[in-house]
Amino acid sequence: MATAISFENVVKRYHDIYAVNDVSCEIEAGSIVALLGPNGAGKTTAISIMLGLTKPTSGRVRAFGEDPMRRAARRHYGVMLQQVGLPQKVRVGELVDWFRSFYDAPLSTDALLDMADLRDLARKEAVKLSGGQQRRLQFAMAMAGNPRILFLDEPTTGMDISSRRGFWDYLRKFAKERDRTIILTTHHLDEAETIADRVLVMQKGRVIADGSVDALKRQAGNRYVSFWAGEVVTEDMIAGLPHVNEVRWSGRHVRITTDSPDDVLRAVILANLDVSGFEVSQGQLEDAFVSLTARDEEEDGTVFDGRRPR
Ligand SMILES: Nc1ncnc2c1ncn2[C@@H]1O[C@H](COP(=O)(O)OP(=O)(O)OP(=O)(O)O)[C@@H](O)[C@H]1O
Repeated sequence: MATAISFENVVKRYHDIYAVNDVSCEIEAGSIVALLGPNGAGKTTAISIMLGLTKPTSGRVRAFGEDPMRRAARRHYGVMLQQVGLPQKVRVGELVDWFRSFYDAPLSTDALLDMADLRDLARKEAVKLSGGQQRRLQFAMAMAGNPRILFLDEPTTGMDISSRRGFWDYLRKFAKERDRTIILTTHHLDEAETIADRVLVMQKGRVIADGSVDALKRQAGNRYVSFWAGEVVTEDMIAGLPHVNEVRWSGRHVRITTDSPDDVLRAVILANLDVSGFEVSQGQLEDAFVSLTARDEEEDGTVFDGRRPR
């Protein structure tokens, strides 16, 4: 598999702040990678370095083997950034055409309008679109040059649920059928969970976890046992079970966070508690994210899934 983006010991320092602190990783062509992390983690700086907009203090960055500060690398890029002003009085179709004119081999206007679900709005003034429709227009503009890598910064902000779903369905198909690479940031971890092949979690400029959604959930170590508790079951009875790290009650529904679901189940059965509807799960990516970033805060350690320890 070809490498789309590579970072070798990349550092970006602003005075005494390491926005990116010795990051090394490779992003395979054709993969969908979500870059996650709390505010100030270094995501925007890392993307800006990939785009060739920010020069690293030290280290080496390549996009398909070329320096992203050079135009040769950037011709592979499609970019959808968070805040983009649209010109007044220009219609949607005209704007898409204008973007197409920057490229030697652009996608057709119809294809671009279709993929952004904007065919019916082609004659509308771009500034009069709703927030979600403007995001879709930015997507069509980002796709104009038929890019090999698409950078998406919080792409679904302002989109309604059905637009979001359509957008992600389309992107997944696009990446897989055409072997395109997608690098995205989002604060909607459920979206990252649905779409990403790989998740990079950044904190304080470093990559603290790197792997598939499942691998990250496993690394986070949290497992959940949940069930419905009968009226006679008390909070103390549940809290007193072995291997219980945390208990959440929602009415009579109980969710236990544990590192050993088997031991919890065994103890519940042995204690003959009045419970029903057992479920054991690994939780959501969000749970793993919270636990990995909190753990890093405590230990200052780095967690990998074993594929690329650096
Ligand atoms: N131009 C700059 N000058 C000085 N410090 C900067 C600059 N850009 C970023 N930083 C600092 O670098 C760190 C990383 O910032 P960055 O914007 O990359 O984080 P982020 O993960 O994208 O955060 P958010 O989720 O809030 O957008 C922060 O401490 C930020 O204050």
